[in-house]
Amino acid sequence: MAVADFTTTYKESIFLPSQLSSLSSCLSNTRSHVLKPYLRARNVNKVYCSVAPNEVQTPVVPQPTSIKGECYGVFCLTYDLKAAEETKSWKSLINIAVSGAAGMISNHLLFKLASGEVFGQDQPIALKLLGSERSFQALEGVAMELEDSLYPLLREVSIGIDPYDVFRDVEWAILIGAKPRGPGMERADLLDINGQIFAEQGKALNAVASSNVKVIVVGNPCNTNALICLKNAPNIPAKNFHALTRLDENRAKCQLALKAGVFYDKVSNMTIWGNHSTTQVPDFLNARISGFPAKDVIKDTKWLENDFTEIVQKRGGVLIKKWGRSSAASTAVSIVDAIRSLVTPTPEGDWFSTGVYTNGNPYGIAEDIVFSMPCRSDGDGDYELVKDVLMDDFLRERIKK
Ligand SMILES: NC(=O)C1=CN([C@@H]2O[C@H](COP(=O)(O)OP(=O)(O)OC[C@H]3O[C@@H](n4cnc5c(N)ncnc54)[C@H](OP(=O)(O)O)[C@@H]3O)[C@@H](O)[C@H]2O)C=CC1
Ligand SMILES: O=C([O-])CC(=O)C(=O)O
Repeated sequence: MAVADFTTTYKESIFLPSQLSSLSSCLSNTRSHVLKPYLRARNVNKVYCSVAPNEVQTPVVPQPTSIKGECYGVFCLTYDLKAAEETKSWKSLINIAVSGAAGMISNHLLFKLASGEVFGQDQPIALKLLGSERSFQALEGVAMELEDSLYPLLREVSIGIDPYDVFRDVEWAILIGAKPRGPGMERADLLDINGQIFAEQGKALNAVASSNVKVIVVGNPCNTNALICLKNAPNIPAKNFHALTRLDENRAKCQLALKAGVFYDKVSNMTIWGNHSTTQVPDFLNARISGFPAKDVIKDTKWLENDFTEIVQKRGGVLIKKWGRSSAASTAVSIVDAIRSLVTPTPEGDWFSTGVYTNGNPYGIAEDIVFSMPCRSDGDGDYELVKDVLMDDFLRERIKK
């Protein structure tokens, strides 16, 4: 293990040319504005870079060649993913950006991502956390908790405030950072404050993210924000942008299960049509309970048409009134569900809801908007719209409205 004193200059450090890339990365990171205060705060003035002792032979003045982006604490160590026996069967590392990383939803989500429950137990990940100047300290706190959790699959964590840095090469971008609504507000009231965030982040994704990046927009109003984001990212397929309506799907499943007196795993084929707002249409015509049409199991049509719809539409607002802030843990769970639905094959005959760009849809929904519809996936990150859904006048009218 070679030791680099971060208070010295490159010239005072002794390393081999073969080590230059890892060392220059380590050393440059020890100079970063992120790591230095962090190390100082802990009275650390030595940084350990993972290079084997037998590689250290002749004094060499290293040149800063390849430089790793900003990293955090233990995640600045270099490593060889194939070196340890358990990691040999792992897939290659993927980069995941999360904005609003110091917020409530992220505080649940990041630990789920790191644990492997989202992308799988053979998928190492790098987390790239986007915050702002006001949240930078909090981001450091989040990164410290991630360090202390010792997740084997979490190989890198970096934190930053510039989306052009944070989004570089990301394969997934989960855009949460946005002001939440308070009691008495509608989600649409947030558009003036939040819309601009998604225009900027769309531009940044367009410029630096992987060309096939998948984007999950969570910040409200998420349908409009997703549209703003994709319009600012013309080089990324519009199909890759999602507005999160999975929380609504989960809420709808829970309500149907409750009414039918079954556990919620019996409810399938649940579509949320439209926006993540009080105009959304939870579809009880196509929903199934234990494989049977929901309408055959729940005979109370009045409840289905009125109460059920309203409960799902207003669930977020009711929760804010009770808790004083918007749902966070269940939202994080629904983000996990939404991503898992894209990276694992959809069970035969079932589907999931996600807000996607309308471009040649079979349901007669206006084109060029982001609208939640029923989708299936082969598990490759992509999806297709489900074609064989039932429509009756009631559902058609509700969707139109
Ligand atoms: N689609 C869905 O199903 C759901 C969406 N949401 C939405 O997700 C978003 C995030 O919610 P949540 O994590 O609970 O919120 P938090 O307030 O806990 O965190 C939001 C983060 O967004 C950033 N932010 C950016 N601009 C602003 C601003 N003008 N005011 C305040 N914060 C800002 C802040 O980080 P920084 O300082 O780093 O910028 C903050 O840490 C909200 O818009 C909320 O409405 C919530 C639940 C469900
Ligand atoms: O209601 C809100 O503002 C937060 C949210 O989107 C939800 O809980 O569905």
